[in-house]
Amino acid sequence: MQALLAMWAEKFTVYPDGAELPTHHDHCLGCGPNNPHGHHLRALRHGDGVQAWHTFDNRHVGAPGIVHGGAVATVVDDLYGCLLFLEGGPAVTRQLTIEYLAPVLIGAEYRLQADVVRREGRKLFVAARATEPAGRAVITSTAVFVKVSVEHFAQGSPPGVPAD
Ligand SMILES: CCCCCCCCCC(=O)SCCNC(=O)CCNC(=O)[C@H](O)C(C)(C)COP(=O)(O)OP(=O)(O)OC[C@H]1O[C@@H](n2cnc3c(N)ncnc32)[C@H](O)[C@@H]1OP(=O)(O)O
Repeated sequence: MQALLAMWAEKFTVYPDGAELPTHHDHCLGCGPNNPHGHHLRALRHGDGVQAWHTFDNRHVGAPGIVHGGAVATVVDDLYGCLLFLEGGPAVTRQLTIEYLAPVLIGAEYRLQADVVRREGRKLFVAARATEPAGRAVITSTAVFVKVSVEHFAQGSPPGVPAD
């Protein structure tokens, strides 16, 4: 776990516009390439924010043909987690809201965008949206993240339990 956290700290660095951002770790539900249940999200720096193109598959179905709302929230939450790489240090979700404006469809590609709206002490107020190729928004979101030290994540690895 300590090695993972040390490696993770190095990910909070400067990324040029358009650069692909790192994953949180290999088994992250949002972006980890080795999580068989995961979304395998890939995020890019886009100006001062992040963007991603994402297609949900049948592992994340809710109503037939429609993505489960919790799966949508997972991906949005993780996209905010990628935005943190531009903020220079970790934070965690304290509040997450999603407005489901239209069904998110299995097999359809969406553009996701997330940005920091404002900073206040340890708090980051962020916002995101997912849009169809034609530009219609299917979800909008806001969230409050609270900055924490890297040591915050050591709570997730009690003795004898693998971190990933
Ligand atoms: C790169 C790192 C990302 C890692 C992977 C990303 C994956 C995607 C993101 C996630 O899934 S994160 C995991 C889910 N979230 C958590 O597990 C967080 C669980 N909650 C906590 O651990 C604590 O509640 C937390 C560290 C967030 C805050 O506890 P603290 O005791 O440190 O702070 P406190 O409760 O005093 O609140 C801090 C500030 O936020 C404010 N606050 C709290 N809730 C708020 C709210 N809803 N709206 C606005 N402000 C709020 C609160 O008033 C206060 O303001 P002030 O500093 O000005 O006094």
